[in-house]
Amino acid sequence: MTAALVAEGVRKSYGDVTALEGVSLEVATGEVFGLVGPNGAGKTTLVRALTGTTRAEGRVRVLGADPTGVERSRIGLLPQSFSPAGRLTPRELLAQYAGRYDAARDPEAVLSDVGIDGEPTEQWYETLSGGQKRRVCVAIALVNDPEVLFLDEPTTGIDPAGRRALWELLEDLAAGGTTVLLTSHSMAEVERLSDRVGFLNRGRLVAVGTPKDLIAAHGGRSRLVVDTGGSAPASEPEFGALGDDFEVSSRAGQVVVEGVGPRDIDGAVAAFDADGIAIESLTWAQPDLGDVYLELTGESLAGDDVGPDGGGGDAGRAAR
Ligand SMILES: Nc1ncnc2c1ncn2[C@@H]1O[C@H](COP(=O)(O)OP(=O)(O)OP(=O)(O)O)[C@@H](O)[C@H]1O
Repeated sequence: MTAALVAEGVRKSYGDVTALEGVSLEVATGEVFGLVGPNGAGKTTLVRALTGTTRAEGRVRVLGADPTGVERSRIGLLPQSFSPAGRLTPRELLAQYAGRYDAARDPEAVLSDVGIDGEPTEQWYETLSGGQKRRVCVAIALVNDPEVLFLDEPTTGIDPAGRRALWELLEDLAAGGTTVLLTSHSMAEVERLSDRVGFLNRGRLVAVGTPKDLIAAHGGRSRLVVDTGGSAPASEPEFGALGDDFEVSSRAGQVVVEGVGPRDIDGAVAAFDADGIAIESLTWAQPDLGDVYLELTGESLAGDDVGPDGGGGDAGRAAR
């Protein structure tokens, strides 16, 4: 399939700061590509290079052309910081942006798609809540029914229900063939939505793959995290009976046994009993994209930034 987006050796410096150190990637038509990485990794700069909103060295192609030469109506962009006119209502804003295109979607329908209807459609933008504002911004990026959609942290500030509603909307768009480049700090979001994920770190693309392949390559093994209520031994328990396939570590009132599959849980619990270690609570977690993030960037995540299960892996990470 033709690539909708191509970056070849893209470099960008701001004075002494190198934001991108030669990034190459291709996003296929109809693909949802998630771009992740720590603050300052270069995600926004790459989005800006791909949309032609900043000049960068290297080669960039959007729908087969230089981004500055692509018809505007074919591209949707939600920048990370975007503030439309504060004293217009969502309805007026959407009408205003729709008017910039020869053909645009019905503003009312787009607002409804992002969950803005009723009273908020008639309020000044500046009086909306942070999450409502962000939804309106997503609607503005969608009003021209773009073939390629760039979303720079689209769900920041949106509550969990709104976030899920937007995920469903993006899934519908993807099913309809829209190409999406998404940046996010939420691994749950990226793992759920993306066909492939690219990890940027210090201006370099350090890994690209499907969530499944990345987790298999960098996520580590499934693990049992046992809260011992402070009764964990100073030295790591051996659990000889468990066999050599398991890796045990203990820290801060937790013992983590890596390599525990669902069928090993009973044996592991018995090994704790045999060693006289009290179990206050236990969590079994499969590796997720949050573990990949930690492995590739060296930085841990918190709260809703972890994988789709909401963070069993986070406990595991804390104990590593
Ligand atoms: N306009 C600018 N002027 C100077 N430096 C900039 C500018 N824009 C970005 N940078 C620097 O380039 C680097 C990459 O920034 P960028 O915004 O692309 O990172 P990011 O991965 O999007 O970060 P975040 O997750 O915080 O949004 C950072 O060191 C940043 O300080």
